[in-house]
Amino acid sequence: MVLNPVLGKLVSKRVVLASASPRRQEILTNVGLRFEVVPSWFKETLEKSSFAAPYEYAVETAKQKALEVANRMHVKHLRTPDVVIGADTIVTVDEQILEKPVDKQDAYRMLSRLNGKEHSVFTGVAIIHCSSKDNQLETEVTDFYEETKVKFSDLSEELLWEYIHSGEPMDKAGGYGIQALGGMLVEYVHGDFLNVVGFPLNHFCKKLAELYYPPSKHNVQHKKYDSIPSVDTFENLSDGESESSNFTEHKGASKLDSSGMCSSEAIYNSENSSSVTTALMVPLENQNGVSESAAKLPSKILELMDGFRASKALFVASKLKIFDHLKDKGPLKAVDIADEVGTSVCGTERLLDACAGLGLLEKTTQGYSNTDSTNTYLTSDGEYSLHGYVIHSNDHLWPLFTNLESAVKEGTRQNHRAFGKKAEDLFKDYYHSQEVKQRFMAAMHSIAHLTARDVATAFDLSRFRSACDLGGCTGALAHELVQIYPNLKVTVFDLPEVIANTSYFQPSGQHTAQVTFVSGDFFKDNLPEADLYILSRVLHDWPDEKIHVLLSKVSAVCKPGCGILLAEMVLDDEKKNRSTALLQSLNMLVQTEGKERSGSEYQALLEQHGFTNVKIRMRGNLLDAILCVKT
Ligand SMILES: Cc1cn([C@@H]2O[C@H](COP(=O)(O)OP(=O)(O)OP(=O)(O)O)[C@@H](O)[C@H]2O)c(=O)[nH]c1=O
Repeated sequence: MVLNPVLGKLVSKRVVLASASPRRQEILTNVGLRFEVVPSWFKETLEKSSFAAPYEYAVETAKQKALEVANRMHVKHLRTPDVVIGADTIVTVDEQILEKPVDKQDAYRMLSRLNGKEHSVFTGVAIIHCSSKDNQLETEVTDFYEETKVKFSDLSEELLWEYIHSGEPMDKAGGYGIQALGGMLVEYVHGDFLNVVGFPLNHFCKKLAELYYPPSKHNVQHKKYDSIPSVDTFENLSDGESESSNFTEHKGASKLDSSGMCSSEAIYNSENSSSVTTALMVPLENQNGVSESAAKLPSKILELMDGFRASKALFVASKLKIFDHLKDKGPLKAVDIADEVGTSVCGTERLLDACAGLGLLEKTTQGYSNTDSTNTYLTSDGEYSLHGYVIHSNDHLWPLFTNLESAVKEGTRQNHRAFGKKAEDLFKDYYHSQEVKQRFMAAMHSIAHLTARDVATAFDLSRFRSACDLGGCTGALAHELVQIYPNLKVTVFDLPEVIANTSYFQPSGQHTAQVTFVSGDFFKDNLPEADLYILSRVLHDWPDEKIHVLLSKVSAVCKPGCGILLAEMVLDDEKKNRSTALLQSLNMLVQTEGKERSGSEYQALLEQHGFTNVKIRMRGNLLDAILCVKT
C-alpha cells in the first residue's frame, strides 16, 4: 500500500488529535491512523481583522488549538505527546469569515449568505512535533492550509429553514455539513472534498512526506524539489526513497516498540534500504552495521487479523445498548455506564476505550459520548439505524462465520453446525421462532431503509404505475418508492409469517396508503399483477435453478414493456474488486445456497426469460441496481 510509508511514520508515535470534531476523527481513523483525542480548550477568538487573509486566521487558530493541548498534556498529565494535530475550518464569502453558528437565526444568516453563490472553505492545519528537554516543552510547528470552492444552488427559504430545523448546521462552519444533508444544497465542489468536511487529508499526507522524506542531494538533482521539498504526490514514496533520508530523529531509533513489535521507525530507518527486495522485507542495520532482515509492519494484514476484535467490540457495545444510553444521557463515565447496563467497571472501561479508539465514541474529560455517525447508525432509534443488522451479525452471522472453514471445505451452508439443526428451507430456519424472525426482520429492515434511496433513484421509474416488491419484507423500499414516485402503488409480497409482523416497521406520513401487503410464497403462489417487479436482495439467496423458477413465474405475468428491478451487490466480471461484495458472497455461502453474481451473470439469467435492455447502475454503496424490460 503506497500510503503506508507516509502514515506509517506516525505508527510508533504518541499522536494526539487536538479536536473535538467527530468528522476529523473519522477521516483520520478511516485511514488507519492511531491517535488519542484531546479536544482543545483554545477559544476561537483571535481578532480576524488582524490577519491579512482568512486562511492565516484558520492556520493560526489551528496552531493555537494544537499548542494549547501540547502544553496542557505536558504540564498537567506529565505526558508529552510526540505529535499534536490541530485544525480549524472556516467558510469565507464576500470577504467575511463564517464559523459555527451560535443559534438557528445565525445559521439562517450564514446559509442565506451562501445561497446561490460560490464560497471558499479553508482548513488550517498545524502539525506540532513535541519533545521535552529539562522538563521544558519544545515544539516544532509545521502548518499549512487548503482551500476548496463550493457552490450552493438557489435555495428556497422553506428549504433553508427545513435544513436548519434538522439540527445539522449547528456544529459546522458556515452552518452546513456537506457530508450529510448539506450535500443536497451543493451544486459543485472544486478541490478536496474532505477539506470541506474538516480535514485536508491529501495535503496532510504530502506534508508528512515533506517532513519525513526530505529530498536527498540525489533527489534534488533528479526531481523538481527546491530547497524545501514540495511534494506533489506521496504515491511514489517507498522505503527505497528514504535511502539517504537525513531526518535525524530516526537515528538510533529503537527497533522494537514497547509492545515488542517491529516499529516503523526501525523499518524506515535504513541507510541501505536501496537493497529492498520485497514489499514486506527491508534490511536493517544492527549495531555492528551488519544488515539483517525485519518484517515491515504489515498494517493491512494486522488490521485484518484484528478485524474480528473490532467487530465483536461493536457487537457487544450494541447488545449492551451502550450507544442508546449515551445518546440519552452522555457524556457518561465508565462507572456510570457500567451501573446503567449492569456490567463490570473494568470491563466496561476497556470496551468503551476500544470503541473510542475505533472512532465510535468520543472520549473527553467529561466521559464518553457518541459521535454523530454513532447516533445516526448505531442507536436503536437512529435515523438510519443499523442496530438490527449489528445484532443479527452478532447472533446469527457470527456463529455461521465461525464455521467458514467447514463451509469452504464442503461448499455448503453451515446452519446445522452453527445452530445445531438440519437446514430445511432458508426462510423456515429464520422464522422458526418469533425472536429469530423479529431479529431477522429488523436486520433486513435496517439495510433496506438505509439503501432504499439509492435503489429507488438508480433509474427513473416514473413511467411505472404499479410495482410488486417480491420478498419486500417490512416495506422499507416500497415506502421510499412511493415518496419519490407519488403516482406509484407498491404491493409488498412476502411470506405470511413476515406480513403478519410488518406493522411495527410502518412509517407514518404521506403516501403510506400507496403501499399494501400481500402474503404468499413467490415460488408457489400466484404473483400480484404489476408493471414493475422488484427483487431486492432476493436473487443472491438462491442457486441458479431456483432463480430460473422465479424468473419464469415473473416472466409469465409480466406484459411487454413491463420490467424487473433487481437490487444486489453486483460483482465485476472478473470477481476481483470490491471486497465487501466478495465477502458478502462468502456470507451467502455460510447460510444459503446462493451467491453474489456479476452484472453479466445477472444479465444472462434475465435474458433467458425474455428480459432485455438490461441496464446496470453501480451505486458503489451497499446495493447496485439493474433494470430490464420484457420484450
Ligand atoms: C463546511 C463544513 C464543516 N464541517 C465541520 O465544521 C466544524 C468546523 O469547526 P472547527 O472550529 O474547525 O472545529 P470544531 O468542530 O469546533 O472542533 P475543534 O477542532 O475541537 O475546534 C468541523 O467540525 C468540521 O468537521 C462539517 O462537518 N462539514 C462541512 O461541510
